[in-house]
Amino acid sequence: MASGTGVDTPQGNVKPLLTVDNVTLQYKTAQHLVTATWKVGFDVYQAERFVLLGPSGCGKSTLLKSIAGFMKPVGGAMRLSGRTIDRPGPDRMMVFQEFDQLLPWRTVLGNVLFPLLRNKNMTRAQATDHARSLLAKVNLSRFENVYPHMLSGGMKQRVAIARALAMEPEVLLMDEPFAALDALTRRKMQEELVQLWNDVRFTVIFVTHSIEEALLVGSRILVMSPHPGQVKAEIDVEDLTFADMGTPRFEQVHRRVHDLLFADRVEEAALTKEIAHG
Ligand SMILES: Nc1ncnc2c1ncn2[C@@H]1O[C@H](COP(=O)(O)OP(=O)(O)OP(=O)(O)O)[C@@H](O)[C@H]1O
Repeated sequence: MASGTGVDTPQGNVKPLLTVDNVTLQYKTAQHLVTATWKVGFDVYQAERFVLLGPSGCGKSTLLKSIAGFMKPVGGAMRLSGRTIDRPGPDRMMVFQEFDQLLPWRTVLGNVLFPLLRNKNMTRAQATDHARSLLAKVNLSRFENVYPHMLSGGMKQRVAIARALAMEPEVLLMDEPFAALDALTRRKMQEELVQLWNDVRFTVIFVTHSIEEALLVGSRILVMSPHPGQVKAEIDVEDLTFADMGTPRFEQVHRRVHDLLFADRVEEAALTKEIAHG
């Protein structure tokens, strides 16, 4: 849970990069007031792969939107490197689930170059070198002159990841980036993301409602309750890798997370049964 005060390590007290402190998020429409998250708190540290895991509608995307600066909390606050988040900025880059997040009239290279030329103080030559180095990291060098409509879904997501990382954000925000891919491509993309992380060591907040994906991609998981989203638990899964899939230990952690996620339903069902039987 968020403390913002840091953790003690052999290297000294390490401060969190991002602090989400008691954050309540609401949507106000003409007819309704929807509470998406309720007093959510957590800390994210440099180079973590932090996963927000929870059932549909528990407010994962809303939290990410708010970290990105698109939505202000009605209670609590968020701080990135000590600064209160109150607007979007290039220090937080987002990758979405949709394949149409690229500019269709620009090539792969053009898509990665575009935000660099607009936001970074780089010459075109410097920006091109930098963009190419990122495209190489996501294995797309051969496709730099291709337009998005000629790419597969997985390739489009790799361009979106390269474009976001090229901006060297303090934190990369990924909202179910692989959910629309077929199962094989999804697994490949999960592996590639972790490989890329091994190479670049960026900080990422990754939203998913797949337990398996959370265990494979994350180093730490925040398990959220159903609507309105609250924190249920934080689970350290740093030592689980793809090689552990199918092992008793992997299954054990999977079961633990599953039970945490579905505990409410079990309690609800027990209560309904109790009421039905008087
Ligand atoms: N623009 C909006 N206006 C009103 N209510 C909204 C809006 N967007 C989301 N909500 C509501 O806020 C709650 C949280 O939604 P959110 O999309 O953040 O959940 P989620 O956990 O990301 O779900 P999913 O896994 O299905 O994407 C839901 O009850 C949803 O109906």
